[in-house]
Amino acid sequence: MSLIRTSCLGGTLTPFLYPALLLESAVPSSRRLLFARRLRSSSQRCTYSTAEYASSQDEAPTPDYEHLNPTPDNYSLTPFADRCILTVEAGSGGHGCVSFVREKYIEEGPPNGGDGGSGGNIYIQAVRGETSLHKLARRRLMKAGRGRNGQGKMRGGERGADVLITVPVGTIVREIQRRDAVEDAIQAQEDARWYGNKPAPEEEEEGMPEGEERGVYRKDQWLVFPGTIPSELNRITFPKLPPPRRSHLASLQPQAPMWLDLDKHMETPLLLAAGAMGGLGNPHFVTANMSRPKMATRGHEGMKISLQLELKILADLGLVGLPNAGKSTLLRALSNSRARIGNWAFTTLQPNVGTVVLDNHKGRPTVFKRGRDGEVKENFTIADVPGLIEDAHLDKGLGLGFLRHVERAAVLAFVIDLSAGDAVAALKLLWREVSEYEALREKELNADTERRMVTYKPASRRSAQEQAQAQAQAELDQPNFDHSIDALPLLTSTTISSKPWLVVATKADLPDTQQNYADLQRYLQDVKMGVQPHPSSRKHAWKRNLQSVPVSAIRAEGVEVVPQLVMDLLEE
Ligand SMILES: Nc1nc2c(ncn2[C@@H]2O[C@H](COP(=O)(O)OP(=O)(O)OP(=O)(O)O)[C@@H](O)[C@H]2O)c(=O)[nH]1
Ligand SMILES: [Mg+2]
Repeated sequence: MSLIRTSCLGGTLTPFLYPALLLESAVPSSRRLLFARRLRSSSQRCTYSTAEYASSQDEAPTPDYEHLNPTPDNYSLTPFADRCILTVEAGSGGHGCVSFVREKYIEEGPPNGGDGGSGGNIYIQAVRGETSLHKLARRRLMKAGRGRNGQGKMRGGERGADVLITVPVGTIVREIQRRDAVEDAIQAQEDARWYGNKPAPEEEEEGMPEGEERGVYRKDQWLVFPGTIPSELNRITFPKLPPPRRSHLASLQPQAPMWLDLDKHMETPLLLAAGAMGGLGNPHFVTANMSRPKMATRGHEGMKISLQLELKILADLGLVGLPNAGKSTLLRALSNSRARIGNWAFTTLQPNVGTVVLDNHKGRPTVFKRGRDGEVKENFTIADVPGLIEDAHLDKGLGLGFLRHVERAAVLAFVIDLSAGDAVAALKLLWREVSEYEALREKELNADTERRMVTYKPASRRSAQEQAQAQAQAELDQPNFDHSIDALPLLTSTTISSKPWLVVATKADLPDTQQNYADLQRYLQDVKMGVQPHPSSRKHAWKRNLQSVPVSAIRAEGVEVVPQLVMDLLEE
């Protein structure tokens, strides 16, 4: 058995591409060999038997890398969305019950209607392993269960079912608008305190019908005994409505308007909206004058909140490269992704996020690093995004949409095709587009901040016409329910040029690429030492620990060092 293992390792210890060049790179060689051994041994299975071993002793087994050079139709498309608008609706409360004790020899029993159950709550939880918001984008509305109605014999209604929304770590949740029936009811009762049973001035303007009951006198909030005949109905005098009630859980809700930055894995869910309380059964309305009340209240309506969800961090590593550079092949070589590969530009049209598992399931991770939360990192994610072309910052090709994804990776890997001409020129072109986009974003952010700044003007100095205009504008700005997200300020993130980056030079297996790589390495060394300006020409651009690796993704050679490099940069 040990013989077989030795032979397998013999196969895995194929020297790296351009070994002489790589020796200069900053990864210590002892470490490099260690990753090579661990990664290869986990991905490459030694499936042949002892008998086969004898025959294959001279000839090392050729590993099966068919999945790295698949036919164009051999792929699986993973749906992806990095932002969405979602409306969440907490459960409404069940209605109270009107019922009376019915027993032998008790002709007119006392009331025994139960209270309605409270509605289900809405929770949110950021969890590791999720990479996209597409499931929520498709749902659009998440509704918790309604509480069941109360029943006779003092039986309370059952609570509504809760809803848990799971989102990827790095999601920002922002409130667009909310409708809270309890808040409205409190307001209406407040109005009724001031205006009695008469309509409030705004209601009068809205043209509410004369004689309609309001506030504590609203009749539509009551339920009456089913056996009540219509003539009796008119004679019933309803007591004042009890004050609107909120669930005690409501105090745990984040303050409105909500702005949550879920940038850590959450062990327990967070309450977004508590379910509404159920109505009260008829025993609550017993008074000295009315021993058998024939009414109960309806449950409150659940709170409805329209939210915008956006991924602030798309992945730990973002692959930036020209079309056809080999980004998807690199992703396949590093992870279990089945991204589409084709020998033409724009094979990838939307980001593919793959996960690189660092644990080889033998009790020892291939790369040992602790995350910000102090836990050993078991994996990291890579986003393979569509190719970038010249003038992408002017929205050419898949332009701005693509650059938005680049902004959301913690570390960037510039994927350069060594067989496609001058690698340094390709790197400079990519950086030019990225830094143009950065400048564009800065301008956009400044404009947004300016738009939100309000100039103070004392109210008395404003003319009536100005006031009317301001009010009309405010009405226009007020977004309709679950429609506009213009009211939200733009999200900010770390500028692209200050993110740590590395260069992955691919297709190093092709002939005549060695010189190209040597030139690229020299250029990067110059940038690092400050001899050459940073390719982004930005002042505080990151260049502290600049590195490059030559790889042949199609043969999975040289890619072993990438996880360690990325993990080191993630710590920066
Ligand atoms: N010889 C060689 N060919 C490679 C290597 N990596 C990728 N290729 C080939 O290059 C072509 C493009 O690869 P992709 O991975 O689809 O490139 P991409 O950068 O994802 O392309 P877009 O999605 O269009 O931006 C395919 O035919 C791959 O087989 C490599 O390391 N060596
Ligand atoms: Mg691709």
